[in-house]
Amino acid sequence: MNILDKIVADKRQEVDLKKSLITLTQLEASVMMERTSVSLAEVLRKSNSGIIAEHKRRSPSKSVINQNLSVQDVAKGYTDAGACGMSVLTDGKYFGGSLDDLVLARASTNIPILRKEFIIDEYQIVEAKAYGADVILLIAAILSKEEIKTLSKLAKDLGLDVLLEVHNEEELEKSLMPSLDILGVNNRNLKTFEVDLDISKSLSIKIPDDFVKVSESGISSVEAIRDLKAFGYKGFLIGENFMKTDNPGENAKKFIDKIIV
Ligand SMILES: O=C(O)c1ccccc1NCC(=O)[C@H](O)[C@H](O)COP(=O)(O)O
Repeated sequence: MNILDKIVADKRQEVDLKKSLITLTQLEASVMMERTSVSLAEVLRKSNSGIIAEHKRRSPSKSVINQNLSVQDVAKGYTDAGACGMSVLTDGKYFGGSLDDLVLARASTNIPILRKEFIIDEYQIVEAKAYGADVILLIAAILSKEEIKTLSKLAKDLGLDVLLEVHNEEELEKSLMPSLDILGVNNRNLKTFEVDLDISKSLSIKIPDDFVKVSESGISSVEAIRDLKAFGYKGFLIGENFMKTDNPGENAKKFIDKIIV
């Protein structure tokens, strides 16, 4: 079993347990269900920097990145830096995140928030909305075409943007459908952890222009952003490069200032 299979197997158990503790009706009673979501796709279309800055304490590939920060400070720092959006990992076992992180980030910023999660069930999408997210992530490697259709349709019905993540041509071909807003190419192979920015470059031509293109993972230089922009990318998801520092917000600001000069 590779790491992605393990994460998904654990996630199925976790979702079953959650469903038995908090019902859909209870989730739907959240005040956040009435909140009008902010479209990350729209913000990215108008942005020069395109930075989506991630809150990431640890990861399967890097182990501990930074466990000493408050998510509120990180959210405020990213907002002041001019990030287009914030990605919040909510998986506990592998990334040290939680739904509390999502709530606290929501309370600290008005920029669009992506719930970074391994979504396999409609319940998690209602949960994302109920806890204040604007965007959900769907990972093509762990979903069938039918599942992508059903999950993305529900997200759209709840007013959420959908970021569909692919890593190769096969995943891209099965996934293209109108209920997606953002096409993310993950430069990291989630089964082997190998990172290669050329994946974004080679897949870019196959992504129709109707979708906002985002390059994810392994981005650590402004030069890489300039390179990826030439391939039509409007968004860049960065986690570790900011989170490994004592002040992710300040580092994101320096990075963004260099892009927009
Ligand atoms: O980051 C990992 O090790 C990882 C392992 C298995 C599944 C997902 C994983 N990461 C999720 C992400 O996509 C990244 O957190 C995100 O793109 C930011 O990447 P980076 O800038 O390299 O931290």
